[in-house]
Amino acid sequence: MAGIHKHFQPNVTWDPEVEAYLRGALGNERFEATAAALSQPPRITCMRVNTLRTSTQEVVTRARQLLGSGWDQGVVRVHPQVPCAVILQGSGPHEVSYSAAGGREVIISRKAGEAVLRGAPVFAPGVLAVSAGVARGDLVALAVGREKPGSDVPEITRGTTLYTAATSATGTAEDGITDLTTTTTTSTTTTTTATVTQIATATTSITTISSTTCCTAPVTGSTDTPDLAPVQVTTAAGSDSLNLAPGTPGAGSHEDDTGKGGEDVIASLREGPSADPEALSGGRGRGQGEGDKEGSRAEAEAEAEAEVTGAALPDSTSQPGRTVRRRQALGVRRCDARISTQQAVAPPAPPPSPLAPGWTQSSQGPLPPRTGMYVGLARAVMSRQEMFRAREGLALELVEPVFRVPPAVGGLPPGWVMLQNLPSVVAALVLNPAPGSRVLDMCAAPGGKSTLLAQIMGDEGEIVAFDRTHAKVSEIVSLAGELGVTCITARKADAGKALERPTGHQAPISSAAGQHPFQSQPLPHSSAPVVASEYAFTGCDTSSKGCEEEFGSMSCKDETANCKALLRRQGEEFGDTSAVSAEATTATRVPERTVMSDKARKREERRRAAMIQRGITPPESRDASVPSGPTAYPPESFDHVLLDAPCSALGLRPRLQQQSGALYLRQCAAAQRRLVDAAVRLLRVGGSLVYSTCTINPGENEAIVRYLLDRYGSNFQLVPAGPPFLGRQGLVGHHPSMVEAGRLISPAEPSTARAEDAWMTAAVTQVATAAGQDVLPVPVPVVSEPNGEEWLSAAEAALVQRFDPSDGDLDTIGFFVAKFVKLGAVVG
Ligand SMILES: C[S@@+](CC[C@H](N)C(=O)[O-])C[C@H]1O[C@@H](n2cnc3c(N)ncnc32)[C@H](O)[C@@H]1O
Repeated sequence: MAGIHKHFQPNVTWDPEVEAYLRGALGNERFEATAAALSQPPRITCMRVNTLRTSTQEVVTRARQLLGSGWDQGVVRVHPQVPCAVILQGSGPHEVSYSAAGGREVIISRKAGEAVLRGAPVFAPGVLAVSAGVARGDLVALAVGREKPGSDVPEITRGTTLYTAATSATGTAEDGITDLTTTTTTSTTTTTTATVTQIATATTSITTISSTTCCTAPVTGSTDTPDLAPVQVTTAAGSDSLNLAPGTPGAGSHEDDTGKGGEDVIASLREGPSADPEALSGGRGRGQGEGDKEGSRAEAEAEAEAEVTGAALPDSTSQPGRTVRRRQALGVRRCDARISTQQAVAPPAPPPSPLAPGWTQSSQGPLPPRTGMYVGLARAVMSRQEMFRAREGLALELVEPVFRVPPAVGGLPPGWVMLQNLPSVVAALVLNPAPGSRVLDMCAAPGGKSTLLAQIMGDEGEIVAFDRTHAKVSEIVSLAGELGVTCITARKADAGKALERPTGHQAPISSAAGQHPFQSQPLPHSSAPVVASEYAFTGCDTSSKGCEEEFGSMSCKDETANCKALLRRQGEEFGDTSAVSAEATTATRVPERTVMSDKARKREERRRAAMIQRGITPPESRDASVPSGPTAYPPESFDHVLLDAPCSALGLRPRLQQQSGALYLRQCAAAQRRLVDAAVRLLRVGGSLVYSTCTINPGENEAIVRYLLDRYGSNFQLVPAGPPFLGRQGLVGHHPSMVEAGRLISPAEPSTARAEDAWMTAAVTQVATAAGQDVLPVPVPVVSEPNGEEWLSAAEAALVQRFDPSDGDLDTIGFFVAKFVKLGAVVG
């Protein structure tokens, strides 16, 4: 008789091509250790102390006071090499007995599950399925539902009822295992009658479902039946409509339609409903007009935010009579949009009789076992009905989590700390701008590193912080306000187009020493604070918002027209328009512009009016919090550049499902090369550039360093990416198969160090330990195959930092940091 396993042991599968690639890159042993580490959260939580507001010691003292009984004071400590980082030491995985749940179970989304593993409670939008009859105060076993392969759409529809005969389930005394899965319900699953009409026109498609009956949960004595009212759904164009009965698969989905998936949920920890912007960053384009994209992304971001953080949904697909975007309502996205639409209208499969061992009967049909996916014993704060009806709020709190995190963050005064992964703190420290510097943070939202750079600069100088969407730029502004930082200028801009050129200038991107058409001028250092007080932080519960290094992950299993279109849009989101047109390689002047187009503003007004009509208080206007100003600068405008690049996020943990495909990884690298091309020009001669990612993929790390050195090496030097030095060295040689751009480049001399490496290694070691000596005379190495995946020489590898998630002593997310100094102007 199968039941709930008290061991947390998720079986995370990878895209086969990505797995083969990573096994080739890391070796089998290291890949397996890394993959295992990625499926679990780091045991440490890092609080970066805002030294503009308080001191590290003050934070340690207050955090220890907040610990409460049962916690050793030693679980709060200052990091020995990073004085502004206070570490909270957690533990796990612990074995949990689920007997007390009495057979009751709640299944939550993958993202909500990952948040739980990092210490967060569960908010209503993250709940997918609940045992019939669950009432407030009940103990339940908490399991995580998987997503459909290659998509973010959960396999279990939100609103599903589990028929687990809660009242009769019993725990097995000997091992604490409670059988939740084999008791076959005697209730009758009602049928769903759906009439589907799909009308496709050139610009719209209409799907109508007239649902006469919905899945009900006729458990004897239970009053909790799902909502039956239909949901009116319209497309973004306003002409598609879909009547969905809640309970119809897809009708209640609150899954993130932006396809983020790259969220590091650290900032949702213990913060209650506070939003973690970084958990929400990395939204992708969805193939609509620019105006439409803005609105729909914002809504989708709100949905994803609600799922992980409990923030109020500005839109709902589960509220009767609501009109929402068709894609949102269906949870439709990307390659599987068409498939999802069809699946969404299909009636649940009839229950087999009898159920296979370990399976659970549900209103969606039989569900497979969730072995290894249980994340703790929780107490219901809402009843089953409330969990599905609520569009915000705490649904479940953890009583016995599989991973324990010291409860010290939430009670700290606002603006004292922000949760930030340790390697991210390191990346900003490595750039180390002096007070008064002019810094460009090319991809800045939600502002974790920008605000730390400001802190390092004593809030003196100017940090121009770019990101791609209004919503994200608002996050930077709000975080800066919360932390009391005034030297950040946040703007909506495509960093890949941030290089200003004279009108009509069509220079190809090339690298050569010598003069460039723009005379390098002494840098004007702005001292005017740009983030004005009206953006100041107004609440206290967002004090820990902002985990970083977020970007969505997606995968396309094939290269159908749909997928290509998706990748193209994704490229746009990356700022990589190379897939769209040749303009990508011809930088053009980006005109100064207002932050919101008339069309976008009107749409925003309509959206807000509709929200007010529905009794929802709209959030503060996005327009109000995004300052306007230049989005492009002449070459050599900045003393320092941080390129914390959008990436595949393959270093984030925990990940209970790995969805990225190989094509996506290559797309990431292409986007990063484009951003590098802009970065090298915007930096002044003598200035420094830090390149960082939160992925373990060498194609986005060492290969990008190789690209920069090969292309711009006569004007750029790789220098030690420290202090502090916490990570491992980079990868040497090249990938055995050299897979790039869809072709297999024949292998592969062995990954050995180059001839000059011996003396260089010695020199590097010497320099790396000498604090303050930043520039090293690294000879520019051999030119690599431009499309191949060549990595680093041993000497170069010693200069970068690769944070390996399987490095148990460090126990961080996967991350990469490299630093360069510009020696000469880049022409073109
Ligand atoms: C890794 S996250 C940045 C995290 C941030 N540096 C921090 O520490 O808080 C990458 C960011 O790049 C942004 N992005 C992607 N493409 C961009 C582009 N072409 N221009 C500017 N920002 C971009 C994404 O929106 C995302 O917020």
